[in-house]
Amino acid sequence: MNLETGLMNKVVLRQPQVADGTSIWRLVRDTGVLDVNSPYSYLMLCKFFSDTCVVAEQDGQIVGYVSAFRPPADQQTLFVWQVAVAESQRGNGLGKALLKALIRREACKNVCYLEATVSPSNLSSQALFRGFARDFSTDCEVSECFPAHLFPGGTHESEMTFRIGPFHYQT
Ligand SMILES: CC(=O)NCC[C@H](N)C(=O)O
Repeated sequence: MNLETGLMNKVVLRQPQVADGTSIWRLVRDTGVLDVNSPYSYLMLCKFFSDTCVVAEQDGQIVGYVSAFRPPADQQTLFVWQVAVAESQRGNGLGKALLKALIRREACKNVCYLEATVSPSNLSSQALFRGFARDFSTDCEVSECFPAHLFPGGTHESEMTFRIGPFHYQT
């Protein structure tokens, strides 16, 4: 899928490959707000979870990334782990485009809910998910998922679950 951006440089949305692992790790690190997981974890996601992950590529650079999976105990839900958008792409709808590309995948067929956790200070991510729910004319319920005290060192905010759905499929 090609997306025209304000700069008219095509942004291509595609499944990640293991060769994208380090670029994704750098993109997540450079956001300055996401938890930077091990480089290994991004290689693992690209290898085993590529059906429910998506990257945005522009001029050979990874400028956007969403990792997700369908929890084994709740296959009707797509759990979105991380959404990362490069500084250069902020404000042009790339995050929402990545989510919409993902939810349209065959691997997400019959998904009824999308869930993600967002920290209280991450207002842009909160706006992204609330806007996504609005675009699908469905609900967005917020509840506590991981209280701050569950994280070591006392430096991590709580994580709130944004549960979007149900998605109304055309029968
Ligand atoms: C949707 C999203 O990016 N959530 C982030 C969860 C967590 N703080 C992380 O960075 O993995």
